[in-house]
Amino acid sequence: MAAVAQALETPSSVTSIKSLAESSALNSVPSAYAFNRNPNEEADPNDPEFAIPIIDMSLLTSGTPEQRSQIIHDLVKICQEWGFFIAINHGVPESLMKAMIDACHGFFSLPDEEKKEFKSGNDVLEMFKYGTSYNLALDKVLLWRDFFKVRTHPEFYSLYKPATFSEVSMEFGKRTREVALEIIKAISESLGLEPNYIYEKMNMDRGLQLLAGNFYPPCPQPEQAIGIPHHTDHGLVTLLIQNEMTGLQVEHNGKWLTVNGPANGLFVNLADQMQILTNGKYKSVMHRATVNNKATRISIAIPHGPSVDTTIAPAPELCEKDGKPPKYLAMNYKEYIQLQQSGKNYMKTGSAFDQILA
Ligand SMILES: O=C(O)CCC(=O)C(=O)O
Ligand SMILES: [Fe+2]
Repeated sequence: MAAVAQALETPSSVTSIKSLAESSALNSVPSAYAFNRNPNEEADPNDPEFAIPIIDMSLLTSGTPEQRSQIIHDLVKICQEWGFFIAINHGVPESLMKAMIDACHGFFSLPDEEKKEFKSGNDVLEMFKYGTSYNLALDKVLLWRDFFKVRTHPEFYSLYKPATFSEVSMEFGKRTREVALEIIKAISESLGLEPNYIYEKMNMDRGLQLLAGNFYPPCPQPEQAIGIPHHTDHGLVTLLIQNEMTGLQVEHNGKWLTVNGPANGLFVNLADQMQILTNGKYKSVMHRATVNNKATRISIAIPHGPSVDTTIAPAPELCEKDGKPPKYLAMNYKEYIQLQQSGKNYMKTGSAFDQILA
């Protein structure tokens, strides 16, 4: 009860939404968390217009040349119209995905006192960080989630609790990076560029990879709160897995669609640097995380980006081919991330694109 009362008075004193939600006195959403999420704008998942595209990764890696070309051909439309798909037969073992979710669960289950050891500043490029909401100092509405972020590439860092975390996240980071690089190669080809074009231009040998765990406890009034409001991700592509609970919504044709897909699929969304590099041809999809009143949802997002010192601009080859001038100004990736996370953009427009229009 004390925690709830305190949250109502001084939101910046909340230690975790997990503790707050577990408080038996909590049967409504404290006003600091009240968020209007427009339920009317949701898509009907049974409408064929909202059938989420699926990419069979095994046809890219071990299919016939015709099968591979067909997938690359399909990717053009998917990247233009959705900026989102579900990858199946991707080669990341189901047991590893489960072990990763369990390790995250183990971390979030630690007492708040212990998790606090992992707290740090608000720079996304820290080795790791842990917190609640997004940025307690800036947030006008608090988010119904706790999170951690760890940098897993080019140097590998790890949380040191629970004990299994390091080994599991190292293997998980490595295997998901292989999938992301395969996708990036296919996307290069889908643009009519050399297979290694994006890898080389984006200095992916030193590319940034993060492992971001989100914990969304049950919420007594899920329609009145939000896990993460609408935003786009800052990198090139993000992969995402979740436990048995849904909650991710992507924007498609002006509506919010709850992502529900084949078990063991990897959710894949294109992110801002891909939109910039393709001069707006491919879409960095707007998405958000909703909460529910039944059970805790855990999601793990694995964003992959250029190396942080890379300057990204629309690819001259594409601008020339499409006969269009560059829509975006060139910008260093690290500066872009800082601009996006400055709070000026994140909670208002959900992305930093409008800041770099040419
Ligand atoms: O929990 C989710 O499904 C979304 C997470 C997300 O968008 C993020 O961490 O950037
Ligand atoms: Fe995201």
